[in-house]
Amino acid sequence: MRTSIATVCLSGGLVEKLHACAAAGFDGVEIMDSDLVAAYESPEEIRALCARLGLRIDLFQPFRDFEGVDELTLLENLRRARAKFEVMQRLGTNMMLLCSNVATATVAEPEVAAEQLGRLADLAAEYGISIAYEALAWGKYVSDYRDAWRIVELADRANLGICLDSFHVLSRGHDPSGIEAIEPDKLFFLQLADAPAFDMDVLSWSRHHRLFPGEGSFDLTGFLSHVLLAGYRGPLSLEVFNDTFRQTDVQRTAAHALRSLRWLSDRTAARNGWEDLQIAVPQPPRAFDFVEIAGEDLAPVEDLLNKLGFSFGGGHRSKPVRLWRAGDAHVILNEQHRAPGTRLAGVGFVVEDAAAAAKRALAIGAPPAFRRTYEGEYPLPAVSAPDGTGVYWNSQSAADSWLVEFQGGESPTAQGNLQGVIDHINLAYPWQEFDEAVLFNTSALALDAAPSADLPGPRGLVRSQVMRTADGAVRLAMNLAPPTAPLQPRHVAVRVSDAIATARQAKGRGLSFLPIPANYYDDLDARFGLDPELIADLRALDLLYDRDESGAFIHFYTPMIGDVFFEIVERVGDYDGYGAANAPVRLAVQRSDGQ
Ligand SMILES: O=C(O)c1ccc(O)c(O)c1
Ligand SMILES: [Mg+2]
Repeated sequence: MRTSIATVCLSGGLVEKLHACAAAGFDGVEIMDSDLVAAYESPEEIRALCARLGLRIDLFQPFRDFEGVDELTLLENLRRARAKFEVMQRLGTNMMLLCSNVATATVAEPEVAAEQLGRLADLAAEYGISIAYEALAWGKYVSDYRDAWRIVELADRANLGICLDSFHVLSRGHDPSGIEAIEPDKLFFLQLADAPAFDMDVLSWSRHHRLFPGEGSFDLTGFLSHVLLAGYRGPLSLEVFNDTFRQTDVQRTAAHALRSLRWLSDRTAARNGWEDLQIAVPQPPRAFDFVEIAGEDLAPVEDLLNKLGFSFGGGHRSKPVRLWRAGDAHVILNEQHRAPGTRLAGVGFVVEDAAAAAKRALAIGAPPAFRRTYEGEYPLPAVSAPDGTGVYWNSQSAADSWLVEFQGGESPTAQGNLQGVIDHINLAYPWQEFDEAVLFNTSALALDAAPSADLPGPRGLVRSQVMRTADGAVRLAMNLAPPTAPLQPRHVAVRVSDAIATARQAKGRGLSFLPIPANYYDDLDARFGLDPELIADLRALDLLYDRDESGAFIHFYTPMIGDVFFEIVERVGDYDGYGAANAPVRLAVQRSDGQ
């Protein structure tokens, strides 16, 4: 399927945008008049640039508010149209987008709109131009694609057809199955956008909050299925008005945008069993394989893990890499990275088919990860997430694969050694990278988005979005940090069977946890009326607690080392959350701790 993108999605000037679209690998572009008007280059120069870059100008949007008007206004609109058709000839494009009138229409009758659009189409025909008519969700008289189709049918001109835009159909809750009733040769153009499930006026929602497919909550694979089943074979074009993407790096956003289309066409093909359009079967992770922490000097991390009760799993036989483990929770400490600071550098997942997972991620446009591998090392296919984190896949368990490369470790099951698994990893993102990361986690990691929440922190609201497997074995808790937050910390949560005992032992070994205010425990007691012994333990050990109808959650946080810290969690019963009610306390305490 051919891919296209509206220049309004991107930041910068028109020439910059075109270069970025070509570099990302798009086949074509939609150009908005305002982008051309603000450019010094002539239409001929833009045409030549697009030709040189291998980009087709699939669509041009020169003006709006045409139909449903009085005769005098119509004559003026036709004059405007003629001038723009001349520009389109110079640009070398023959498809014009016309949105339904949102402002100047005074006549509601579809027959009048049809007659006027017919006159526009006849004028366009003199220039060899076709018109794609699009119902905007807030159009004055035409706001439903089915009404737009009725008008196009009434006008009955060969060069007048429909532009469908997923936002306008799905934001209004209109049934997309009616698309299949439109004649295929009248489906002139397709614009795609996702959006979060907001309850707000459609105009603001559309102009500021659209997202790339896979990042919001619209059923876009369902929508695209109807369009393709209707017989549409034109380009899939992204039209995403979003305040963030208009400010972010144009090259990076264009690459991000193309990934969303690749994901969408793959998932739509899978939904319909169109095998030749599918990339590879998604590989939802079965478990975390390991986390990798990188830094120049990781002795403080080793000290912390030791005090938590982790056991030393050995040194790598050929590189400055050491393993610490709490049962199946594997933490790899890598000192071969030169960059200063201590950070979470990689995450490994156990999947059914590691090669298929990597193939999908690469096809979707994730860059391959470059890492030093040595002879005899177990090969783990890998890519880089957009933020540079290494992602590794393993079809085997650690014990059956890379674990043997570590030598000189102690027995992980020896008396006193902590047993656990990685419960979740918490990742903070700067505001401009959040949606891109959601798309990566959906498309490359085959994780599903749980509903997002806003958590109050001392520097502002923290948007929190958990992405997980259905069974909860792998969970990534993503936070969009407020712009003024100094750090983008990440933490690894290890689940144990007895967090109170773990805390007591760790304190006994001299580990200090985040000190929790006494007020917190007074409030906890007021809310839950806890057993006096339990509240005394929680208080004495600086533990956090939550409870809901399915169970309870006991957890605590270690101090931060570089950009990394650990959390120990215990899930009681079927508790499935993350102690969200405690996050404001944690964020406030970390701040007053200078972290
Ligand atoms: O918000 C708008 O004006 C606008 C313009 C063109 C479109 O294709 C669209 O979907 C919205
Ligand atoms: Mg549109």
